[in-house]
Amino acid sequence: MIALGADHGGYALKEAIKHYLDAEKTAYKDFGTFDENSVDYAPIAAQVAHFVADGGAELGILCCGTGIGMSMAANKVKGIRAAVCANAYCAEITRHHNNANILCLGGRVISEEQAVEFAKLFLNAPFDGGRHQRRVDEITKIEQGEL
Ligand SMILES: O=C(CO)[C@H](O)[C@H](O)[C@H](O)COP(=O)(O)O
Repeated sequence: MIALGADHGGYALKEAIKHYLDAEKTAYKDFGTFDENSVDYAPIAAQVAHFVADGGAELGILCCGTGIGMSMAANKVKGIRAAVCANAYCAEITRHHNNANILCLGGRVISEEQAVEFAKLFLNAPFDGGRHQRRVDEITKIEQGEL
């Protein structure tokens, strides 16, 4: 299960990614928004982030104008490692190295084609573990007030 969310700035990217997931027969839950009318990103980021953190979805994708607001909001939820990616390398490596569980994309930064490409890379890349597990554990320690 993949959790999806967008504000008006990311709506078109979310719809493009949905078409890709439909073609792949990959299950997703769409937390909106459902049109291009202006809407605030933080409440949508919160819904997707809590759903992922609670185990409702393995991974999430959030889209806004830049991806930045969505990532800031999602990263406030414990257990979330949301990564803003504007190129293919980052979209893939953030799974391998950071075990990112939410990909954030910007509809005013990348094209719909790039969004699908980055989503595909993100959703199919595994976490490498090893030295990267230690570093992710250190991020978790910050979250828990231990670092
Ligand atoms: O949070 C953002 C910027 O980091 C998002 O890109 C929003 O989509 C953007 O701020 C929305 O801007 P608008 O002028 O209200 O369309």
